[in-house]
Amino acid sequence: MPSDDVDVVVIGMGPGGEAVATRLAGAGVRVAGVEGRLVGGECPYYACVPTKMMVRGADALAEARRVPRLAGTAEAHPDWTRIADRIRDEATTDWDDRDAVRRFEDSGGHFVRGIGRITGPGEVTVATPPGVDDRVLWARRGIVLNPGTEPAIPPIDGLEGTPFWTNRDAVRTRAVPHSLIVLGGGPVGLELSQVFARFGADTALVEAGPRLLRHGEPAASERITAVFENEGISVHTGTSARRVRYLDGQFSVELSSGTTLSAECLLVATGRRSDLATLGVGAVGLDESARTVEVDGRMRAADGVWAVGDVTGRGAFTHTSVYQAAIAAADILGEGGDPADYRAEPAVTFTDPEIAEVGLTEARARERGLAVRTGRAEIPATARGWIHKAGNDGVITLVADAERGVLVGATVVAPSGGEVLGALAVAVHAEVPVARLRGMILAYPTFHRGIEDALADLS
Ligand SMILES: Cc1cc2nc3c(=O)[nH]c(=O)nc-3n(C[C@H](O)[C@H](O)[C@H](O)COP(=O)(O)OP(=O)(O)OC[C@H]3O[C@@H](n4cnc5c(N)ncnc54)[C@H](O)[C@@H]3O)c2cc1C
Ligand SMILES: NC(=O)c1ccc[n+]([C@@H]2O[C@H](COP(=O)([O-])OP(=O)(O)OC[C@H]3O[C@@H](n4cnc5c(N)ncnc54)[C@H](O)[C@@H]3O)[C@@H](O)[C@H]2O)c1
Repeated sequence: MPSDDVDVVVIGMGPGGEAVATRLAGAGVRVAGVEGRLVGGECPYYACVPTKMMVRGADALAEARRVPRLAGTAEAHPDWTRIADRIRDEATTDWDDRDAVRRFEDSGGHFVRGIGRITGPGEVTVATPPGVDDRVLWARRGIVLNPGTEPAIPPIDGLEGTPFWTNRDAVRTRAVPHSLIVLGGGPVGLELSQVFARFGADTALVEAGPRLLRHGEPAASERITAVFENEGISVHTGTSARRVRYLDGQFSVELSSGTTLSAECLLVATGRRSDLATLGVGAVGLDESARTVEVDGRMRAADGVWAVGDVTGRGAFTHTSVYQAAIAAADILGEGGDPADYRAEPAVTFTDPEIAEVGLTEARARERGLAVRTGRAEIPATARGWIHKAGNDGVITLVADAERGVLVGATVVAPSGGEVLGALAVAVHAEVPVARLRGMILAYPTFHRGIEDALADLS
């Protein structure tokens, strides 16, 4: 079996792995990047980028449908071909990663296609595609893990063997189904339900927990549920699929509530899972049956092993993965720097309105025993929300620690809520005193000026 000596082996070239490997290669470190599928990972090929292209198209349709309330008449005829072509040609180059591989190699990296497995301290064995010899990589300085996650498929009676979709199928579809059942009311389920519904699919969304986006602020769940129902999406919360049947091109899903739903397509968006056994982490003393790889503030998981991205269980976002990548690379290069700090980790679910969150929710702040104060502003009651009129749903919720006089969290449900969040993320990150925030001049009439109303409401 051919073998190579390198300084660092990166297993998995998702956004985090690619960033670590490229940074190290640029610094003159001999680094091998191992990828089993596509360099760049889930985000550019099956997740963030293509789904946001879908959202962009769906939002354009929704805006056209708002014209009669605001500006006259408009006709919009949905055509999924525009979305499918854009994803194939602009986002993914037909799911081809040659450009990404070339970029990495141009930075000085050594690319190996295949499935990497740790087979001993500093040793990675790569199972390569048929016709190419498997190889062993020896890492003198360390191994970086960035394997990401796979869709987690719940053990529902009858589901296995049916042609259900995950996010990967939804992104590759060339046609919008007439009807769609979505299992899972997390970010994937929400974004894709609204997209397909706006393109004409008769859509039902099923969430096992008591509310959509169950870990976020209840006010956000309420607002998005109301928006979805107004748009014709049927929302079923507090119930899960008990049995699935697929017959004559039609799914039927029996819910624990007793309701049975039928549709042409079934999208399973019930979370993600990591496969640590395939990665062989037991060889370096880590628990292969764990859900995540535990890391310290410098992304160290074991002696000579770092992990970055979704596998660390610290939020599953591209921005977190590349943030962790910078810390791991600095540690490997001996550059020091600050350890990871997630107090102001932001997240945006790209529904319309967007749901943008940073820091703690009210419930989490209370669990931590903080002296919690909350402030709220209804978007339709702000100057900009009132002017905006059609599509102005939303609410800003602020969570403050009254003892320290700073914001510890915020949730913005609003048109462009992710952009409004920017100011609040700075406030939480830099611990800007509430009194100081209240003294700011915020441009009139912007959506972010709603922050002033929510600050005034902090009680
Ligand atoms: C539908 C959807 C939409 C999303 N939208 C957003 C969004 O808008 N914004 C956002 O911030 N996040 C979003 N996310 C989350 C985002 O995709 C991930 O957080 C992001 O991809 C970072 O993941 P990662 O760096 O851990 O690696 P991943 O992107 O998961 O990539 C890991 C790579 O490792 C490879 N790999 C795994 N095991 C091995 C092995 N043993 N050997 C070799 N290679 C291996 C895999 O093939 C994969 O390419 C979305 C997720 C989904 C599912
Ligand atoms: N815009 C973004 O940043 C973005 C977009 C999509 C995904 N992501 C990230 O990707 C990850 C995966 O997202 P996701 O939405 O797949 O997972 P998730 O874990 O966030 O949500 C899955 C939901 O499915 C529900 N569920 C589980 N089993 C069920 C069942 N049998 N029937 C009905 N509901 C069931 C859970 O209660 C949960 O609410 C998340 O961490 C998310 O933050 C981010």
